[in-house]
Amino acid sequence: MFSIGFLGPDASGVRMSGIDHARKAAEGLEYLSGFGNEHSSEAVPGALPLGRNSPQRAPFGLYAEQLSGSAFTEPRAHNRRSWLYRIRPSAAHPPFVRTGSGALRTAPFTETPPDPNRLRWDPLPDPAPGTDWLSGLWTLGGNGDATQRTGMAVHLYHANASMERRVFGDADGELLIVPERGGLLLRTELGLLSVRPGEVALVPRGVRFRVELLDGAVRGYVCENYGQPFALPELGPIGANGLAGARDFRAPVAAYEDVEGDVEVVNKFCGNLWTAVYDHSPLDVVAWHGSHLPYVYDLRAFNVMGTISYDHPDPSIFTVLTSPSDTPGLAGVDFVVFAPRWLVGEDTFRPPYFHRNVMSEYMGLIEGAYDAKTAGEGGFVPGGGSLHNMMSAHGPDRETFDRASTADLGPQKVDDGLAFMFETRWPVTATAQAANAGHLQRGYDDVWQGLQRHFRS
Ligand SMILES: O=C(O)Cc1cc(O)ccc1O
Ligand SMILES: [Fe+2]
Repeated sequence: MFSIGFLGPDASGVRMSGIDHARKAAEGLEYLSGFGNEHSSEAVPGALPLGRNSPQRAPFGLYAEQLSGSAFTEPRAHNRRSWLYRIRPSAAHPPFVRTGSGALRTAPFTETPPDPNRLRWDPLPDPAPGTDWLSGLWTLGGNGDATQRTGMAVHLYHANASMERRVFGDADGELLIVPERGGLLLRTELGLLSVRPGEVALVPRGVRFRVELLDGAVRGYVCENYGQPFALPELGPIGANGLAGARDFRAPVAAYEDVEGDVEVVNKFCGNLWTAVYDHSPLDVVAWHGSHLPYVYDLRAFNVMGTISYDHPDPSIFTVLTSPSDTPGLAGVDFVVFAPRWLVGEDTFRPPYFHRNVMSEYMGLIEGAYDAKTAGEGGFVPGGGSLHNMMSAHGPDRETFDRASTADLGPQKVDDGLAFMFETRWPVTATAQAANAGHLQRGYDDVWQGLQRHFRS
C-alpha cells in the first residue's frame, strides 16, 4: 500500500523536521482489526505468496522468513508465528557486539533486597537533550528470569528525540508500551502504529521497530513480559462480550522501507544490549501473514464491568490483557486499567478497599487522578508510580478514607483519570537506581498516618 522512509526530503523536496515526518506518516494510518487471529497484508499487490508459505521463488524476488513467537509444537490456541516476505533475509547481518545498557536492567533482579515497604515515585526527571526512546528506558524493577522466560520488568521511558537510523528488537520479551505524555510512531517490521496517551501498544518478542516522536518530548511506562504472551482474559460468567473487545485491537498493514546504508540494529538478548551496523534497514518486510503481530489498543474502548448492587469488586474485573503462568488463574502479569466508570454501589465504601495481596502491584497514572489516592504534588501523579509488593498493606489513603466513608452515595461518574496496574504473581525487586532515586517519595507511608480509631465497644 505504501512504503516508508527515513527522515529526509519529502516529495516536494523540502526537508521536514523529524516530527513533521513522523506525523505525516501517522496521518490516516490503516489498521487490521482483531486480536490473536491470523492477519495478512501486502504493501505491494501480489507480494504475498498464495497457497504456500515458502515457494521456490517468492514474488518480486522477496525472501520468505518465519518468525516464531511460540514453539513450533505449542497447541494451536497458543501457537504464534508470522511469515515475512522481505527484501533481505534477517540472517544477512554482521556479528552483534555488546554495548552499554544505560539505565535498562533485566531479570533476575538482584541489586537490592526485595522490599516489603510501600514505595512511590514521582515522574522521571527530564532526559538529557538528544535522548531517544531506547536510550531513555529506565528500569524500575521486576521479577523472574529472562533466560527462563518467566517474570516481567517495569520500565519507564523519557525521550526528546526520535530514533534515527536505529532499530530495536527485544529477544527477552514482548513490550507493552503505555504512553503517558506525547505520541509515538512505531515503525515495525509489520508496519506502522501510532500510539498516544490513553492508548497502549504491544510489540511481540523479537519484532524489530523504531520509535519516532509525534509531538515532541514523551514519557511513559513499559511492561516487558518475559513469560507467555499477553492474551485476552477469559470472560467466564461475564459472557461472550465485555472488557477489552478483540476487534478493538488494531494490527498494522504491511509497510516497508527500501533503504541501503548504515542502520544500527540493537538487540536485547538475555539482559544485554548487542549492536550491529547493517548495510540496509531491516524494516524491509513487503508482505506478511500470521499471528505474531504488534497491536495498538485504545483504553477508552474498554467495556468496564462493575457492581450494580453493593461492594467493591476485585480489580481483576478490569483486566485488559493477561500473561498466564503454568498455574491456571495465576498470572505472570496482568495489565489492568481503571477507566472512566459509574459507581453506584449501595451502602458501600466505593474506592479500593484496604487490602494485603499475595500478588504484587505496580501502578501508574496516565492522566488525572486515581480514586484511592490524593492527587497533586507529592501524591500519586501522572508519570509517577507506586509499588505495593506481595502482602504489603495498602488501600485508600487517609484523605480518601475520610471522604469516601462519609460521602453521599448517589450515582457517581469517575471520569477524572486513567490509571493502570501491572499485577504479577512474583514480588517486584527494585533496581538500585529506583531504590535510591531522587524522585522516590520518601514520606509515602505518611499517607496512611492519622487514620483515627473509631472503635467503640
Ligand atoms: O491497590 C490498588 O489501588 C489497586 C486495587 C484496586 C482495586 O479496585 C481493588 C484492589 C486493588 O489492589
Ligand atoms: Fe492493591
